[in-house]
Amino acid sequence: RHKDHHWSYQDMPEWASEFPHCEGRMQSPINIDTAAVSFSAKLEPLVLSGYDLPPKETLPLVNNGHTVLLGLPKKMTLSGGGFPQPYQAAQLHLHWGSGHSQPGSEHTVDGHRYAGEIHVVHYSSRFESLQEAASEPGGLAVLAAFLQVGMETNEPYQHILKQLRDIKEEGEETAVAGFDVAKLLPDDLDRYFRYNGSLTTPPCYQTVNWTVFNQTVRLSREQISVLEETLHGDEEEPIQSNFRLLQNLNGRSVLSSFQ
Ligand SMILES: NS(=O)(=O)c1c(F)c(F)c(SCCc2ccc(C(=O)O)cc2)c(F)c1NC1CCCCCCC1
Ligand SMILES: [Zn+2]
Repeated sequence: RHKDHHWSYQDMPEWASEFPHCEGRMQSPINIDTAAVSFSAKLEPLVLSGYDLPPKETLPLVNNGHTVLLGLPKKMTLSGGGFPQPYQAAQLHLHWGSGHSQPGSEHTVDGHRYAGEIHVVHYSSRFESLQEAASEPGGLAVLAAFLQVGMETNEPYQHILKQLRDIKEEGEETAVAGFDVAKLLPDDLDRYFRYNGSLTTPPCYQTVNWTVFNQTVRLSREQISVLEETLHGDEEEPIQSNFRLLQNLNGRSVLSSFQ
């Protein structure tokens, strides 16, 4: 895998010196102040198609030093949701905290940070590739759901979590048999927040149509701990608290599909 720039979550203030978009005015993540969101009837239910992948189809699972990335086939498409055109899946990855007291979601809701967050990254069908779409306005649509600690093991997440020990080191890769990727998201896809923002990592392109689900996903405490304690990035450092600091709204409005 190409060596991405030397940036880390420890040198966030320096990101803008190498990646100028990171000091733009439409950055992510943000705090969602539920008292200030506006309902929009245009925000129809999301439609996921092709997410139920047959087991014979294998997906690459990569430790890229910043998160765990699951590569997704572009036949998985996202439509509805008030999107101007359909989007095609590219990858999903996770953000998490460090140990029992430090949660690691990227977005917060009314100042509350959740244990973790899943991002399913899609690119607009107007473009040939993720790389081309990533720098174009409206090029990306990311579905975000919060991970919370619950009482039960979340079996769909085991497809990813049980393989983390095989990719402990940066650059390591393994294969995951196809499964229904929609099961990694909440059951209720109709209630979500929507705003325009950016990638939460360099190059911070301001090209992301964000959808943040209202309903959370529950994983067991052990599953969250596996996520927090297994992967290592640069110099054997554990990958922990891989979330960006909250960014200003700068006058942007956050919409909701529900009242
Ligand atoms: N929350 S997010 O969507 O902004 C995001 C992060 F916060 C991320 F932290 C990441 S991982 C860090 C960026 C990266 C590094 C290496 C490689 C590789 O070796 O292929 C790929 C990406 C990460 F991959 C993503 N998503 C990527 C952003 C970088 C590439 C542009 C388009 C895909 C979305
Ligand atoms: Zn992300």
